[in-house]
Amino acid sequence: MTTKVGYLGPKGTFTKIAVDALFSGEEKQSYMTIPECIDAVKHGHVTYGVLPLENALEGTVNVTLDYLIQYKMLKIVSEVVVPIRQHLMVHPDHRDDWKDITTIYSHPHAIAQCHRFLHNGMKHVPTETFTSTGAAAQYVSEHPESKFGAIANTLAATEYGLDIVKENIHDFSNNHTRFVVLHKNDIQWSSPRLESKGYKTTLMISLPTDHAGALHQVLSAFAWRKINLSKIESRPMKTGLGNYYFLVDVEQKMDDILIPNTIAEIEALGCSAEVLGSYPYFICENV
Ligand SMILES: O=C(O)C(=O)Cc1ccccc1
Repeated sequence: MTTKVGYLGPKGTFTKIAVDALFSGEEKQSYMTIPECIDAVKHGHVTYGVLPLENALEGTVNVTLDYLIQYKMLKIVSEVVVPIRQHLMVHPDHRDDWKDITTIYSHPHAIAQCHRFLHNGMKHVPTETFTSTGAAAQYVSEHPESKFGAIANTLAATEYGLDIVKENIHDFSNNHTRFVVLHKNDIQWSSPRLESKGYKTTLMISLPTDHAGALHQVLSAFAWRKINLSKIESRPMKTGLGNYYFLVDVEQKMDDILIPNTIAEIEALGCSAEVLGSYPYFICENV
């Protein structure tokens, strides 16, 4: 099978920017939703799946994380952080009367990232969500008769022939999104285009409900080994109120001693720990 890379599409999404930053010659396949892309990796229709996992302003992309947890057979094999710049764009026919737009379309995270701009500058204009910023831009391009606007990136403006009428409308300049590359197996992957900035290992940990201080003990298993954590987050197990997983990002590569011993200590406490991936991470500076 030729190597195919699946991603949250259509063309012109931030996810496509992440794909272009990491991969080179492989065939690309866009999917309209995150679950569709994850299914495609699971069923072997594509070799890799690239999806947004965490945004600096909005936090975790829950759909990606929840599917990753459910389909534990998929591994994170890489991560790339991409700067996110949001722009307001319209069909060229509405370039001069863009202030009269009646609806603004985008991905929910993009709308949230531009909250102040929308609240202050476009107070009475309703927003509607799409599965991606690219899909919103495509929709606006297909409806020249309507005064619609999309919040999306410059790639989307080019791909769909839209005019950017207000640049950089995101509320905070430090707007980055972390994208992960998923694969069926725990392979060693490195980008032909970017140099890795280091390694991470992501663990999924569950605690018994009746064990007071379990989280404290789990964290101390990392602490006394001087293992640095870059993220800890809880997500519902979906088995009942109050049952949570903890997702922990460790700032180092899976090794033969430190991390396996930490896992053994966590298991000895009556908790469980699974490795969701041990992978290089990349930073995309220019988009
Ligand atoms: O909608 C997109 O373009 C995506 O790739 C998801 C997303 C949305 C908003 C910020 C970063 C990623």
